[in-house]
This record gives sequence, C-alpha cells and structure tokens, in this order.
Amino acid sequence: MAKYTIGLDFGTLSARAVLVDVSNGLEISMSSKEYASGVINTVLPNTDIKLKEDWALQDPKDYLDVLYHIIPDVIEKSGVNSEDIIGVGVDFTSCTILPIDSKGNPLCFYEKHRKNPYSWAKLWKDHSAQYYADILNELAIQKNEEFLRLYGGKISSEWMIPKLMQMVSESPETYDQAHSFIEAGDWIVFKLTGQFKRNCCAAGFKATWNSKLGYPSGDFLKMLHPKLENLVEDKLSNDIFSIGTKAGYVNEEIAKKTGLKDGTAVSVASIDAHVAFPAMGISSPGNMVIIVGTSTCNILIDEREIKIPGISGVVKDAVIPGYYGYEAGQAAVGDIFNWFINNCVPVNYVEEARNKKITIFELLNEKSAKLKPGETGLLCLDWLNGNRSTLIDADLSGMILGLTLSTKPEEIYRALIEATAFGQNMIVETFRNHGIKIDSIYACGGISKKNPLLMQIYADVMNMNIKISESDQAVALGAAMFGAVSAGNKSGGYDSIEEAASRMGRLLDIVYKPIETNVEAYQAIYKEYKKLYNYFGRENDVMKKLKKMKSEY
Ligand SMILES: Nc1ncnc2c1ncn2[C@@H]1O[C@H](COP(=O)(O)OP(=O)(O)O)[C@@H](O)[C@H]1O
Ligand SMILES: O=C(CO)[C@H](O)[C@H](O)COP(=O)(O)O
Repeated sequence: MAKYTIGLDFGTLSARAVLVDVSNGLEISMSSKEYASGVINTVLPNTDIKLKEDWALQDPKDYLDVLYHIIPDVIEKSGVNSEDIIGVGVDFTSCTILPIDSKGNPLCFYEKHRKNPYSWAKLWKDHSAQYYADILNELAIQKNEEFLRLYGGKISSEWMIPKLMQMVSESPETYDQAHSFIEAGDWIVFKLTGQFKRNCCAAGFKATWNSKLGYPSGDFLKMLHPKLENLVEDKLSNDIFSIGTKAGYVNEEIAKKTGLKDGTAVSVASIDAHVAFPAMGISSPGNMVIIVGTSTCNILIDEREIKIPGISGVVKDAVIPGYYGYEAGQAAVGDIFNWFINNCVPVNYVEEARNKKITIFELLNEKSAKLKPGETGLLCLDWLNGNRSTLIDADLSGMILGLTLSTKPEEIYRALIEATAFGQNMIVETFRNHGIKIDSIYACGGISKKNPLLMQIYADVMNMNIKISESDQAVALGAAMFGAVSAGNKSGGYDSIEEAASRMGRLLDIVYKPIETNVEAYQAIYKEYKKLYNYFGRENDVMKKLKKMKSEY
C-alpha cells in the first residue's frame, strides 16, 4: 500500500502544503494560501499605530488560518486516505520570533496587546534591530566571545538576540509579559502536537545556540541588558532537538480541524532553506544548494566545523544529521527585481507586455537576453536590503554605476541580475578560500524555474554547472522528507534523511552550463564588482551616513 507524507512550507508571504509519495517523492497534490495581512511594515492592522523604518511584522493568526486551509485542501485534492499519510514535516522562514504566554498563545492574540508592535510576530526581514546588533557585535569582539566566530564574525540584526535586545530596551513590559519566545516554526509544531520542541537549525543559525557552547553566557547577555541575564532559563530552553527528530503526533483537535489522522508523526521544524538540501537528492559534502527567491540562501555541509568570516553560520546536525551545516545568503534577490518592476518600469513597457500578453518579467527577460555581458555599461551593488554575506551589514544599500541618458530599463534589470550573481560568487569564493569544497551547484526556489536567463548568468559568473530541482516546491518536499523520517521505516517511511534524499529527491534534466566567452567577460566585470564591494562595504561609510540621514526624518 502506497504511503504519503506532507511537507508544510511557511514562506514570507504565503505557506504551502505538498502531499508526496514516500516511495519516490512524486508530488500528488499542492495547496497554498497567502497570509491575509502579508508583511506588516507600515501600520498595524485595524489600528492607527505606524511602524518605523525597517520593521516587518506578521499576524500569527494568519499562519493558523493558512494551516487549517492548506492541510484539508491538499488531502482533498490528492484523494489519498489520511490513514496512508504517515508523517508531517514543517519548515518556516527564520528568524521569525513570537512572544507567547504560558498557554502558548502569541501576545498579539489578546485585545490589550493588539496596539503594541512588540507583541506581534517579528519576521526575519525586520532589520530594525541593527543598532542592537552593532552593540552586541562590538561587545562580543571586545570580550573575544567564541560564539561570534561561528557566525562569520558578526551577528545579524535579523536574528533572535538583537531582536530581543530591542524588545527589552524599547518595550520592557512586553519582555516581562512574555512567558517565552519561540520560533514560528516551533510554534506551528506546538500547534500540531501540543509539544514545545525547539529545533537545532533555528536555534543554531538564528538564536546563537551551539551544541558544545550552548547559548551565550548569562554574564555576556547581562552586558547587553541586565534583564537578559537569565534569558535562557526564563524564556528559552536548553532542550534543543536535531533535525528529523519526531516532535510528537498530530493531536485530536488538529486531526478534527485538518482531516489528518490523530497520531500521525510530526517532525521537529526546520528553517525553509535548509530542508531544500536533501530535496535535491543530495546528502554529502561538495554540493551547494541555492534557494533563489525573495532572498537567496546558500546551504552546504562538511565533516568539519570551520569558522568562516562573513558567512551566516555553521551548526551541527542542522542540515543533514552527523554533518556541520553551513549557511550564507543574500537578503534580497527577487525583492530587488520586484522593486525594479514596481518603481522603475515605464508605462510603455507595461503596455508592450500587455499587448504581447506576457508578464513584465518576461518582457524584461526577452529584451535583456539580447544583451551581452558588459553591454549594459552598468555595474550594480545588490545591497538593496543590506548585505547578509559576506559583509553582514543591514545598513548597506544598493548602487547603480554607469547610468547615462541612454540607459534603458532592460539594461538596469540585467545589471541587477548580474549584481546578484556577483554577490553569489563572493559567497562561493569565501567558502572555497576557507577550505570548503564546492563541486556542484543545485538551484531551487521560485526564480530557478521562472527565470532561465538569470540561471544562465549565474552559471556564467560562477563558471559552474547548475542543476535544477524538478519540484516547484523543493523546500516543501524537503519538509515532507523529514516528515517521512519522523515516521520511520516501520511505518513505511525512512530511518535516515540520506535514505529519504536518495529515494525522494528529484532533479530536472536541464543543466545550465557556463558559456566560455561569457565566463571570460564576467571575470573582468567581477574584478570591478569586488573593488566596489570592498570600497563601499568596508572602507567608505557613505551608505551608512545616507541611511542615518534618512532615518532622522
Ligand atoms: N520571472 C521572474 N524573474 C525574477 N524574479 C521573479 C520572477 N517572478 C517572480 N520573481 C520574484 O521572485 C520572488 C518570489 O520568489 P519565490 O521563490 O516564488 O517566493 P519566496 O522566496 O517568498 O518563497 C519575488 O520577489 C518576485 O519579485
Ligand atoms: O534567513 C532565512 C533562512 O535562513 C529566511 O528564511 C529566508 O531568507 C527567507 O526566505 P524566502 O526568501 O524564501 O522568503
């Protein structure tokens, strides 16, 4: 009898469920739904409370509304009997942090907290804690804290400790009222099973937890803010679980709400990008997965724990148990193109796309595909949402160099794509320079399928073959694999993620191969990119000054 597993992937704007065949990873059905309030970055819903620059919140009620829609929907669409669904896996964008009360309810669920921005879910892309991240980094350098070296030498404002420093400093009453803080992925697992099981992927990559060192010490946390001294004991937990561990079983209430069978195994949560690794059918070092979407994440593994400057981090058991998982990334990729389309495309292009019955993306790709490397005369810095790797600075901003009165939109668009490719190449170079082998690149995420021009430019700039995931939902497929592992072999699943990856991972036949003449041309342009990168990222602080000037208004 065929067995099935469900992967739940909670993204930035929406979540999706895939129901897949455990024997071969084939997707039987998919369901997705957008969050009603999306990313809240201007005004708190149904209030007049304005949010400051760089805030990005979400309503956790949206997560539940989506959960209770996509599970029944994906089961119904599949026609599969829930008796044959053996496991559920969950991934979530991260670091997305919720302050909850002792019952596990987010504070913002209560009327008295609705007008308090600190009580809502703080999304990964909220960069408003950069001031606190800077303080943390300075102190950690001064005190020669070992944990800092595991995170590329800097803690990002996207992560938990700066976010909590901001809360405890700016809204101490919210900090006090919160019984604990939890990653949104762990909270979904709690809703499904009634169990609080913190996953090592989010704890390690985003909350500065290490399997040997634990969290930063109380002495260090106290220096950040006196109230943080007992943060771990009071509001977090030292019980952290490896990826693929069974968190518990679908409880009765959830079974009624979703149609899942009461008692279905549920895996501990993981971060979205990291579960994509096995979804590409790989589970060994030498391979890098890039998840190209709103942002881009780079995920790889190695047998060794190497402290690499400028990357996001290294965490044991967080990608494939038994290995050290590495992460780096770019805070905006699709978001950059989205900005360009919404702000810089003239009306006649919109009309042209409409007349040709194609999307603006398709029109821009059509026009910019005709250009050769270097033909735009432009060079951009891809830091429109700061630089995540390898500078780890959310205060950096973007740049377009070489504009003239004859510059066309498709030229800027192509130069922006090229800039994101150069940013990727900086990341690859950084890993290699520190002894990590990268022989193959695997891409997934929306853009890997939607934009062949971009993938070819990436292959040319990185001078490597790029293989593409067959699944449009590689991340959800990865989560489903962990669901199958949590169910285990006896229930028709797998006992290891390696086994699941080899049976369920799927790739397209398409391989993007570097084109020699393009590679040469891009190597020359990349040298110039690196000069700009070092100058504006390390030597000159004009971007920080501009940002500060803006924030004073
Ligand atoms: N054809 C395209 N080329 C490049 N970027 C695109 C294209 N279509 C959509 N995007 C961008 O891709 C991003 C969405 O990526 P996707 O992987 O679907 O979602 P997410 O990253 O939220 O999971 C958006 O920022 C959007 O602007
Ligand atoms: O930092 C992350 C992973 O470590 C975020 O989850 C990721 O960058 C957001 O992903 P997406 O672009 O798919 O919304």
